Amino acid sequence: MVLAIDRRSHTTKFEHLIDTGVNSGPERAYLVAVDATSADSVWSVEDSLNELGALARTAGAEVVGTMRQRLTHPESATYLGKGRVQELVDIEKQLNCDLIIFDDELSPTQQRNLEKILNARVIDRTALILDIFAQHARSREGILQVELAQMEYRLPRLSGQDVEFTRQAGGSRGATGGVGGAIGVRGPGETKLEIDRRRIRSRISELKEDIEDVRKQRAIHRRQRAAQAMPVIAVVGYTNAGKSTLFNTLTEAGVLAENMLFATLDPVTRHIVLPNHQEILLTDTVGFIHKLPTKLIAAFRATLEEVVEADMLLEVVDISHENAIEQSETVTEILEELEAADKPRVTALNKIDLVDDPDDVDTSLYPNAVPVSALKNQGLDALLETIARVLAESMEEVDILIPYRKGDLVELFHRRGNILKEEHLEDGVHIVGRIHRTLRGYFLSYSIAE
Ligand SMILES: Nc1nc2c(ncn2[C@@H]2O[C@H](COP(=O)(O)OP(=O)(O)OP(=O)(O)O)[C@@H](O)[C@H]2O)c(=O)[nH]1
Repeated sequence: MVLAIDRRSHTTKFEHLIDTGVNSGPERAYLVAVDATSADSVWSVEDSLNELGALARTAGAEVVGTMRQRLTHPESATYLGKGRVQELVDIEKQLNCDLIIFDDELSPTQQRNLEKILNARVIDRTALILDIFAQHARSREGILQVELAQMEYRLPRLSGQDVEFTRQAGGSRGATGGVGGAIGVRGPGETKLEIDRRRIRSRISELKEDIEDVRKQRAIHRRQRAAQAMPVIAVVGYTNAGKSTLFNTLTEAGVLAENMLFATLDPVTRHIVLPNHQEILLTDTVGFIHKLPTKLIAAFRATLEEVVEADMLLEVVDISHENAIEQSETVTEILEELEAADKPRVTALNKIDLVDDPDDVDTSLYPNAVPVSALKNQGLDALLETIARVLAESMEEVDILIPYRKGDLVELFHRRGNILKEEHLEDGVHIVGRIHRTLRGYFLSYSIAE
Protein backbone atom coordinates (compact mmCIF):
# COMPACT_ATOMS: atom_id res chain seq x y z
CA MET A 1 0.00 0.00 0.00
CA VAL A 2 1.47 3.30 -1.02
CA LEU A 3 0.59 6.72 0.23
CA ALA A 4 0.28 9.40 -2.37
CA ILE A 5 -0.92 12.94 -2.79
CA ASP A 6 -4.07 13.48 -4.77
CA ARG A 7 -2.79 16.40 -6.80
CA ARG A 8 -6.15 17.52 -8.11
CA SER A 9 -7.65 18.18 -4.71
CA HIS A 10 -4.36 18.66 -2.85
CA THR A 11 -5.68 16.35 -0.19
CA THR A 12 -4.00 13.23 1.02
CA LYS A 13 -5.34 9.91 -0.08
CA PHE A 14 -4.25 6.33 0.28
CA GLU A 15 -3.71 4.09 -2.68
CA HIS A 16 -5.66 0.99 -1.88
CA LEU A 17 -4.83 -2.60 -1.31
CA ILE A 18 -7.74 -3.74 -3.40
CA ASP A 19 -8.47 -2.42 -6.85
CA THR A 20 -12.09 -1.34 -6.69
CA GLY A 21 -12.39 -2.22 -10.34
CA VAL A 22 -13.77 0.98 -11.78
CA ASN A 23 -12.24 0.07 -15.15
CA SER A 24 -11.60 -3.65 -15.04
CA GLY A 25 -14.24 -5.20 -12.77
CA PRO A 26 -13.70 -5.99 -9.07
CA GLU A 27 -10.73 -8.09 -7.98
CA ARG A 28 -11.57 -11.75 -7.32
CA ALA A 29 -10.90 -12.69 -3.70
CA TYR A 30 -10.76 -16.15 -2.14
CA LEU A 31 -11.07 -16.30 1.65
CA VAL A 32 -9.18 -18.68 3.93
CA ALA A 33 -9.57 -19.35 7.66
CA VAL A 34 -8.13 -21.70 10.22
CA ASP A 35 -10.86 -23.00 12.50
CA ALA A 36 -9.19 -22.99 15.89
CA THR A 37 -12.44 -22.29 17.75
CA SER A 38 -13.08 -23.97 21.07
CA ALA A 39 -16.24 -24.47 23.13
CA ASP A 40 -15.91 -21.01 24.68
CA SER A 41 -15.17 -19.10 21.47
CA VAL A 42 -17.59 -16.24 20.93
CA TRP A 43 -17.37 -16.33 17.11
CA SER A 44 -17.80 -19.39 14.90
CA VAL A 45 -15.48 -19.72 11.92
CA GLU A 46 -18.46 -19.36 9.52
CA ASP A 47 -19.45 -16.05 11.07
CA SER A 48 -15.87 -14.84 11.02
CA LEU A 49 -15.56 -15.76 7.32
CA ASN A 50 -18.88 -14.09 6.54
CA GLU A 51 -17.61 -10.96 8.15
CA LEU A 52 -14.30 -11.20 6.28
CA GLY A 53 -16.37 -11.41 3.09
CA ALA A 54 -18.29 -8.25 4.07
CA LEU A 55 -14.96 -6.50 4.72
CA ALA A 56 -13.59 -7.62 1.34
CA ARG A 57 -16.70 -6.35 -0.44
CA THR A 58 -16.51 -3.07 1.48
CA ALA A 59 -12.94 -2.71 0.18
CA GLY A 60 -14.22 -3.30 -3.36
CA ALA A 61 -13.46 -7.00 -4.03
CA GLU A 62 -15.71 -9.82 -5.19
CA VAL A 63 -15.67 -12.97 -3.05
CA VAL A 64 -15.35 -16.09 -5.23
CA GLY A 65 -15.01 -18.80 -2.59
CA THR A 66 -13.90 -19.78 0.91
CA MET A 67 -11.78 -22.51 2.51
CA ARG A 68 -11.34 -23.45 6.14
CA GLN A 69 -9.12 -25.92 7.92
CA ARG A 70 -9.66 -27.27 11.42
CA LEU A 71 -6.38 -26.96 13.36
CA THR A 72 -5.59 -26.38 17.02
CA HIS A 73 -3.62 -23.33 15.87
CA PRO A 74 -2.40 -21.99 12.52
CA GLU A 75 0.79 -23.58 11.13
CA SER A 76 3.75 -21.34 11.93
CA ALA A 77 5.27 -21.56 8.43
CA THR A 78 2.28 -21.36 6.10
CA TYR A 79 -0.82 -20.75 8.28
CA LEU A 80 -2.57 -23.76 6.64
CA GLY A 81 -1.18 -27.28 6.53
CA LYS A 82 0.99 -28.21 3.50
CA GLY A 83 -1.75 -30.20 1.73
CA ARG A 84 -4.25 -27.35 1.97
CA VAL A 85 -1.74 -24.82 0.67
CA GLN A 86 -1.23 -27.06 -2.37
CA GLU A 87 -5.00 -27.23 -2.81
CA LEU A 88 -5.05 -23.45 -2.72
CA VAL A 89 -2.56 -23.29 -5.59
CA ASP A 90 -5.00 -25.30 -7.75
CA ILE A 91 -8.00 -23.29 -6.64
CA GLU A 92 -6.43 -19.94 -7.37
CA LYS A 93 -5.80 -21.13 -10.95
CA GLN A 94 -9.27 -22.61 -11.44
CA LEU A 95 -11.08 -19.58 -10.04
CA ASN A 96 -8.72 -17.04 -11.54
CA CYS A 97 -8.17 -15.34 -8.17
CA ASP A 98 -6.46 -11.98 -7.78
CA LEU A 99 -6.29 -12.11 -4.00
CA ILE A 100 -6.19 -14.68 -1.22
CA ILE A 101 -7.39 -13.15 2.04
CA PHE A 102 -6.51 -14.87 5.33
CA ASP A 103 -8.84 -14.44 8.29
CA ASP A 104 -6.06 -13.83 10.84
CA GLU A 105 -3.02 -11.62 10.99
CA LEU A 106 -0.23 -13.52 9.21
CA SER A 107 3.25 -13.41 10.72
CA PRO A 108 5.86 -11.90 8.39
CA THR A 109 7.26 -15.43 7.83
CA GLN A 110 3.85 -16.89 6.96
CA GLN A 111 3.23 -14.01 4.60
CA ARG A 112 6.58 -14.41 2.83
CA ASN A 113 6.22 -18.20 2.52
CA LEU A 114 2.69 -17.96 1.15
CA GLU A 115 3.73 -15.26 -1.31
CA LYS A 116 6.41 -17.60 -2.65
CA ILE A 117 3.94 -20.44 -3.18
CA LEU A 118 0.85 -18.58 -4.40
CA ASN A 119 0.48 -16.46 -7.50
CA ALA A 120 -2.38 -14.31 -6.27
CA ARG A 121 -1.66 -11.50 -3.81
CA VAL A 122 -1.66 -12.52 -0.15
CA ILE A 123 -3.56 -10.26 2.22
CA ASP A 124 -4.53 -10.77 5.85
CA ARG A 125 -7.47 -9.54 7.91
CA THR A 126 -5.38 -6.83 9.56
CA ALA A 127 -4.19 -5.36 6.25
CA LEU A 128 -7.77 -5.43 4.97
CA ILE A 129 -9.13 -3.64 8.03
CA LEU A 130 -6.32 -1.09 7.83
CA ASP A 131 -7.15 -0.55 4.16
CA ILE A 132 -10.81 0.11 4.93
CA PHE A 133 -9.84 2.45 7.74
CA ALA A 134 -7.58 4.25 5.27
CA GLN A 135 -10.46 4.63 2.81
CA HIS A 136 -12.60 6.20 5.49
CA ALA A 137 -10.11 8.40 7.31
CA ARG A 138 -11.32 11.95 6.92
CA SER A 139 -9.68 14.24 9.42
CA ARG A 140 -5.98 14.85 9.86
CA GLU A 141 -6.16 12.95 13.14
CA GLY A 142 -7.79 9.90 11.55
CA ILE A 143 -5.29 9.90 8.69
CA LEU A 144 -2.33 10.11 11.07
CA GLN A 145 -3.65 7.27 13.21
CA VAL A 146 -4.29 4.96 10.26
CA GLU A 147 -0.93 5.73 8.72
CA LEU A 148 0.85 4.92 11.99
CA ALA A 149 -0.94 1.57 12.22
CA GLN A 150 -0.08 0.83 8.57
CA MET A 151 3.58 1.71 8.98
CA GLU A 152 3.93 -0.40 12.12
CA TYR A 153 2.27 -3.26 10.31
CA ARG A 154 4.57 -2.91 7.29
CA LEU A 155 7.91 -2.49 9.04
CA PRO A 156 8.53 -6.17 9.90
CA ARG A 157 7.10 -7.22 6.53
CA LEU A 158 9.38 -5.22 4.26
CA SER A 159 11.01 -7.39 1.67
CA GLY A 160 13.05 -4.86 -0.25
CA GLN A 161 10.47 -3.88 -2.85
CA ASP A 162 9.83 -0.22 -3.39
CA VAL A 163 8.49 1.75 -0.51
CA GLU A 164 7.23 5.09 -1.52
CA PHE A 165 5.61 7.66 0.62
CA THR A 166 5.15 11.14 -0.51
CA ARG A 167 3.04 12.83 1.99
CA GLN A 168 2.58 14.42 5.33
CA ALA A 169 -0.93 14.92 6.59
CA GLY A 170 -1.90 18.52 6.02
CA GLY A 171 0.40 18.64 3.03
CA SER A 172 3.12 20.63 4.75
CA ARG A 173 5.98 18.42 3.65
CA GLY A 174 6.66 15.81 1.05
CA ALA A 175 9.47 13.40 0.33
CA THR A 176 9.78 11.16 -2.65
CA GLY A 177 11.13 7.68 -2.22
CA GLY A 178 14.02 6.17 -4.10
CA VAL A 179 17.71 6.78 -4.08
CA GLY A 180 18.42 10.44 -3.58
CA GLY A 181 14.88 11.17 -2.36
CA ALA A 182 14.64 13.62 0.51
CA ILE A 183 14.43 10.91 3.17
CA GLY A 184 15.95 8.05 1.28
CA VAL A 185 19.53 9.16 0.84
CA ARG A 186 21.59 5.99 0.93
CA GLY A 187 24.16 5.90 3.74
CA PRO A 188 27.49 4.11 3.30
CA GLY A 189 26.93 0.39 2.74
CA GLU A 190 23.14 0.58 3.12
CA THR A 191 20.97 -1.74 1.08
CA LYS A 192 17.62 -0.68 -0.41
CA LEU A 193 15.87 -2.67 2.33
CA GLU A 194 17.81 -0.89 5.05
CA ILE A 195 16.93 2.48 3.58
CA ASP A 196 13.28 1.50 3.40
CA ARG A 197 13.34 0.40 7.03
CA ARG A 198 15.05 3.58 8.10
CA ARG A 199 12.52 5.72 6.24
CA ILE A 200 9.59 3.88 7.76
CA ARG A 201 11.07 4.16 11.24
CA SER A 202 11.61 7.85 10.84
CA ARG A 203 8.05 8.28 9.52
CA ILE A 204 6.76 6.29 12.52
CA SER A 205 8.49 8.63 14.94
CA GLU A 206 7.14 11.68 13.10
CA LEU A 207 3.65 10.23 13.22
CA LYS A 208 3.95 9.43 16.91
CA GLU A 209 4.96 13.01 17.62
CA ASP A 210 2.06 14.37 15.58
CA ILE A 211 -0.38 12.03 17.34
CA GLU A 212 1.02 13.10 20.71
CA ASP A 213 0.16 16.69 19.71
CA VAL A 214 -3.36 15.51 18.85
CA ARG A 215 -3.64 13.86 22.25
CA LYS A 216 -2.55 17.03 24.01
CA GLN A 217 -5.07 19.04 22.00
CA ARG A 218 -7.80 16.57 22.91
CA ALA A 219 -6.86 16.77 26.57
CA ILE A 220 -7.24 20.57 26.38
CA HIS A 221 -10.68 20.17 24.76
CA ARG A 222 -11.69 17.71 27.44
CA ARG A 223 -10.64 20.14 30.15
CA GLN A 224 -12.68 22.88 28.45
CA ARG A 225 -15.65 20.53 28.29
CA ALA A 226 -15.13 19.57 31.92
CA ALA A 227 -15.35 23.27 32.77
CA GLN A 228 -18.80 23.24 31.18
CA ALA A 229 -19.40 20.27 33.44
CA MET A 230 -21.79 18.44 31.17
CA PRO A 231 -21.75 14.67 31.40
CA VAL A 232 -20.11 13.13 28.34
CA ILE A 233 -21.71 10.10 26.74
CA ALA A 234 -19.62 8.14 24.23
CA VAL A 235 -21.48 6.29 21.47
CA VAL A 236 -19.74 2.94 21.01
CA GLY A 237 -20.61 -0.16 19.01
CA TYR A 238 -19.66 -2.67 16.43
CA THR A 239 -18.88 -1.36 12.99
CA ASN A 240 -21.98 -0.68 10.87
CA ALA A 241 -24.33 -0.94 13.89
CA GLY A 242 -25.72 2.50 13.11
CA LYS A 243 -23.74 4.73 15.49
CA SER A 244 -23.44 7.66 13.08
CA THR A 245 -27.08 7.40 12.03
CA LEU A 246 -28.21 7.42 15.67
CA PHE A 247 -25.79 10.19 16.51
CA ASN A 248 -27.17 12.21 13.58
CA THR A 249 -30.77 11.60 14.45
CA LEU A 250 -30.12 12.55 18.05
CA THR A 251 -28.11 15.63 17.25
CA GLU A 252 -28.96 16.42 13.63
CA ALA A 253 -25.24 16.88 13.26
CA GLY A 254 -24.80 15.61 9.74
CA VAL A 255 -21.96 13.14 10.46
CA LEU A 256 -21.29 10.89 7.47
CA ALA A 257 -23.42 7.70 7.50
CA GLU A 258 -22.64 5.10 4.87
CA ASN A 259 -23.62 1.51 4.41
CA MET A 260 -20.04 0.49 4.69
CA LEU A 261 -17.96 -0.81 7.50
CA PHE A 262 -15.97 1.84 9.35
CA ALA A 263 -17.57 4.96 7.93
CA THR A 264 -16.68 6.64 11.23
CA LEU A 265 -13.10 7.21 12.23
CA ASP A 266 -13.04 10.54 13.92
CA PRO A 267 -14.96 11.34 17.04
CA VAL A 268 -17.34 14.21 16.90
CA THR A 269 -18.95 15.74 19.93
CA ARG A 270 -22.35 17.46 20.06
CA HIS A 271 -24.50 18.99 22.69
CA ILE A 272 -28.01 17.62 23.29
CA VAL A 273 -30.77 18.24 25.79
CA LEU A 274 -32.56 15.32 27.47
CA PRO A 275 -36.35 15.26 28.08
CA ASN A 276 -35.76 16.28 31.72
CA HIS A 277 -33.91 19.37 30.34
CA GLN A 278 -30.57 18.02 31.42
CA GLU A 279 -27.79 18.88 28.97
CA ILE A 280 -25.23 16.31 27.88
CA LEU A 281 -22.42 15.95 25.36
CA LEU A 282 -22.69 13.05 22.98
CA THR A 283 -19.51 11.89 21.29
CA ASP A 284 -19.39 9.55 18.30
CA THR A 285 -16.42 7.17 18.10
CA VAL A 286 -14.74 4.62 15.89
CA GLY A 287 -16.46 1.28 15.11
CA PHE A 288 -15.13 -1.84 16.81
CA ILE A 289 -14.62 -5.18 15.12
CA HIS A 290 -13.76 -8.77 16.02
CA LYS A 291 -9.96 -9.36 15.77
CA LEU A 292 -9.41 -5.60 15.70
CA PRO A 293 -5.67 -5.29 15.11
CA THR A 294 -3.92 -4.40 18.37
CA LYS A 295 -1.71 -1.93 16.49
CA LEU A 296 -4.84 -0.14 15.42
CA ILE A 297 -6.11 0.09 18.98
CA ALA A 298 -2.73 1.50 19.99
CA ALA A 299 -2.69 3.97 17.08
CA PHE A 300 -6.23 5.10 17.86
CA ARG A 301 -5.43 5.79 21.49
CA ALA A 302 -6.15 9.51 21.06
CA THR A 303 -9.64 8.74 19.75
CA LEU A 304 -10.35 5.96 22.19
CA GLU A 305 -9.46 8.19 25.13
CA GLU A 306 -12.84 9.82 24.51
CA VAL A 307 -14.40 6.49 25.48
CA VAL A 308 -12.12 6.05 28.48
CA GLU A 309 -12.93 9.53 29.76
CA ALA A 310 -16.69 9.39 29.12
CA ASP A 311 -19.16 9.43 32.02
CA MET A 312 -21.46 6.93 30.35
CA LEU A 313 -21.57 4.73 27.25
CA LEU A 314 -24.36 4.45 24.71
CA GLU A 315 -23.77 1.15 22.96
CA VAL A 316 -25.46 0.74 19.59
CA VAL A 317 -26.24 -2.86 18.62
CA ASP A 318 -27.56 -3.88 15.20
CA ILE A 319 -30.30 -6.12 16.58
CA SER A 320 -31.25 -7.25 13.07
CA HIS A 321 -27.79 -8.83 12.60
CA GLU A 322 -27.59 -12.57 13.19
CA ASN A 323 -24.40 -12.03 15.22
CA ALA A 324 -25.79 -9.19 17.35
CA ILE A 325 -24.80 -10.95 20.59
CA GLU A 326 -21.30 -11.85 19.38
CA GLN A 327 -20.80 -8.29 18.16
CA SER A 328 -21.89 -6.86 21.50
CA GLU A 329 -19.59 -9.27 23.36
CA THR A 330 -16.71 -8.15 21.16
CA VAL A 331 -17.50 -4.53 22.01
CA THR A 332 -17.46 -5.41 25.71
CA GLU A 333 -14.12 -7.22 25.32
CA ILE A 334 -12.57 -4.17 23.69
CA LEU A 335 -14.07 -1.92 26.36
CA GLU A 336 -12.50 -4.23 28.96
CA GLU A 337 -9.13 -3.79 27.26
CA LEU A 338 -9.65 -0.06 27.48
CA GLU A 339 -10.73 -0.44 31.15
CA ALA A 340 -14.02 1.26 30.28
CA ALA A 341 -16.39 -1.70 30.57
CA ASP A 342 -17.60 -0.76 34.05
CA LYS A 343 -19.05 2.59 33.07
CA PRO A 344 -22.83 2.99 33.21
CA ARG A 345 -24.19 1.80 29.87
CA VAL A 346 -27.40 2.17 27.87
CA THR A 347 -27.91 -0.09 24.85
CA ALA A 348 -29.75 1.09 21.75
CA LEU A 349 -31.03 -2.07 20.02
CA ASN A 350 -30.96 -0.44 16.61
CA LYS A 351 -32.54 -1.35 13.24
CA ILE A 352 -35.63 -2.71 14.98
CA ASP A 353 -37.49 -1.81 11.74
CA LEU A 354 -35.68 -4.75 10.09
CA VAL A 355 -36.76 -7.27 12.73
CA ASP A 356 -39.82 -9.36 11.80
CA ASP A 357 -41.16 -9.66 15.29
CA PRO A 358 -39.82 -6.89 17.53
CA ASP A 359 -41.62 -8.40 20.53
CA ASP A 360 -39.33 -11.44 20.30
CA VAL A 361 -36.22 -9.36 20.93
CA ASP A 362 -34.77 -10.30 24.31
CA THR A 363 -33.84 -6.94 25.80
CA SER A 364 -32.65 -8.56 29.04
CA LEU A 365 -29.43 -9.68 27.33
CA TYR A 366 -28.13 -6.11 27.18
CA PRO A 367 -27.77 -3.46 29.89
CA ASN A 368 -30.60 -0.86 29.94
CA ALA A 369 -31.73 -1.84 26.45
CA VAL A 370 -34.18 0.16 24.34
CA PRO A 371 -35.30 -1.01 20.88
CA VAL A 372 -34.93 1.83 18.37
CA SER A 373 -34.68 2.59 14.71
CA ALA A 374 -32.27 5.44 14.18
CA LEU A 375 -33.24 5.53 10.52
CA LYS A 376 -37.01 5.52 11.00
CA ASN A 377 -36.89 7.67 14.10
CA GLN A 378 -38.52 5.05 16.33
CA GLY A 379 -38.01 4.61 20.07
CA LEU A 380 -35.76 7.63 20.42
CA ASP A 381 -37.82 9.33 23.17
CA ALA A 382 -37.66 6.14 25.24
CA LEU A 383 -33.92 5.98 24.59
CA LEU A 384 -33.36 9.55 25.78
CA GLU A 385 -35.49 8.90 28.85
CA THR A 386 -33.43 5.82 29.65
CA ILE A 387 -30.22 7.81 29.22
CA ALA A 388 -31.60 10.42 31.63
CA ARG A 389 -32.60 7.72 34.14
CA VAL A 390 -29.24 5.90 34.05
CA LEU A 391 -27.40 9.18 34.24
CA ALA A 392 -29.52 10.14 37.25
CA GLU A 393 -28.48 6.89 38.93
CA SER A 394 -24.88 8.02 38.67
CA MET A 395 -25.78 11.37 40.18
CA GLU A 396 -25.37 12.32 43.78
CA GLU A 397 -28.00 13.80 46.01
CA VAL A 398 -27.33 17.19 47.55
CA ASP A 399 -29.18 19.35 50.03
CA ILE A 400 -28.06 22.94 49.56
CA LEU A 401 -28.92 26.51 50.36
CA ILE A 402 -27.75 28.87 47.60
CA PRO A 403 -27.66 32.58 48.48
CA TYR A 404 -29.74 34.83 46.20
CA ARG A 405 -26.58 36.60 44.94
CA LYS A 406 -25.55 33.22 43.40
CA GLY A 407 -28.46 33.13 40.97
CA ASP A 408 -26.17 31.66 38.28
CA LEU A 409 -25.68 28.54 40.41
CA VAL A 410 -29.44 28.11 40.86
CA GLU A 411 -29.81 28.41 37.12
CA LEU A 412 -27.01 25.87 36.58
CA PHE A 413 -28.79 23.40 38.86
CA HIS A 414 -32.00 23.88 36.91
CA ARG A 415 -30.24 23.10 33.65
CA ARG A 416 -28.00 20.23 34.70
CA GLY A 417 -29.54 18.68 37.79
CA ASN A 418 -32.75 16.94 38.85
CA ILE A 419 -34.65 18.98 41.41
CA LEU A 420 -36.56 16.97 44.01
CA LYS A 421 -37.55 19.94 46.20
CA GLU A 422 -37.08 23.68 45.87
CA GLU A 423 -38.15 26.45 48.25
CA HIS A 424 -37.37 30.14 48.45
CA LEU A 425 -36.27 30.98 52.00
CA GLU A 426 -35.20 34.28 53.52
CA ASP A 427 -31.45 33.78 52.95
CA GLY A 428 -31.48 31.86 49.68
CA VAL A 429 -32.91 29.05 47.56
CA HIS A 430 -33.11 25.71 49.30
CA ILE A 431 -32.67 22.84 46.82
CA VAL A 432 -32.78 19.13 47.42
CA GLY A 433 -31.82 17.33 44.25
CA ARG A 434 -29.44 15.18 42.30
CA ILE A 435 -26.46 16.49 40.40
CA HIS A 436 -23.86 14.71 38.34
CA ARG A 437 -20.59 14.15 40.15
CA THR A 438 -18.74 16.36 37.63
CA LEU A 439 -20.73 19.32 38.96
CA ARG A 440 -20.88 18.52 42.63
CA GLY A 441 -17.82 20.66 43.39
CA TYR A 442 -19.74 23.85 42.52
CA PHE A 443 -22.33 23.22 45.22
CA LEU A 444 -20.36 21.60 48.04
CA SER A 445 -19.77 24.79 49.98
CA TYR A 446 -23.54 25.43 50.09
CA SER A 447 -24.39 22.08 51.66
CA ILE A 448 -26.68 22.20 54.63
CA ALA A 449 -24.94 20.34 57.43
CA GLU A 450 -26.87 17.35 58.80
N1 LIG B 1 -32.95 -0.23 8.39
C1 LIG B 1 -32.15 0.50 9.17
N2 LIG B 1 -30.92 0.81 8.75
C2 LIG B 1 -30.14 1.57 9.57
C3 LIG B 1 -30.59 2.02 10.84
N3 LIG B 1 -29.60 2.72 11.41
C4 LIG B 1 -28.57 2.73 10.54
N4 LIG B 1 -28.89 2.04 9.42
C5 LIG B 1 -28.05 1.82 8.25
O1 LIG B 1 -26.92 1.04 8.62
C6 LIG B 1 -25.78 1.46 7.86
C7 LIG B 1 -24.63 1.80 8.80
O2 LIG B 1 -24.96 2.92 9.55
P1 LIG B 1 -23.86 3.89 10.18
O3 LIG B 1 -24.61 4.89 11.00
O4 LIG B 1 -22.92 4.39 9.15
O5 LIG B 1 -23.08 2.84 11.11
P2 LIG B 1 -21.82 3.05 12.08
O6 LIG B 1 -22.06 2.20 13.28
O7 LIG B 1 -21.58 4.50 12.36
O8 LIG B 1 -20.68 2.42 11.18
P3 LIG B 1 -19.05 2.47 11.31
O9 LIG B 1 -18.62 3.80 10.82
O10 LIG B 1 -18.69 1.36 10.43
O11 LIG B 1 -18.65 2.21 12.72
C8 LIG B 1 -26.25 2.63 7.00
O12 LIG B 1 -26.62 2.14 5.73
C9 LIG B 1 -27.49 3.13 7.72
O13 LIG B 1 -28.42 3.75 6.87
C10 LIG B 1 -31.93 1.66 11.24
O14 LIG B 1 -32.42 1.99 12.31
N5 LIG B 1 -32.64 0.89 10.37
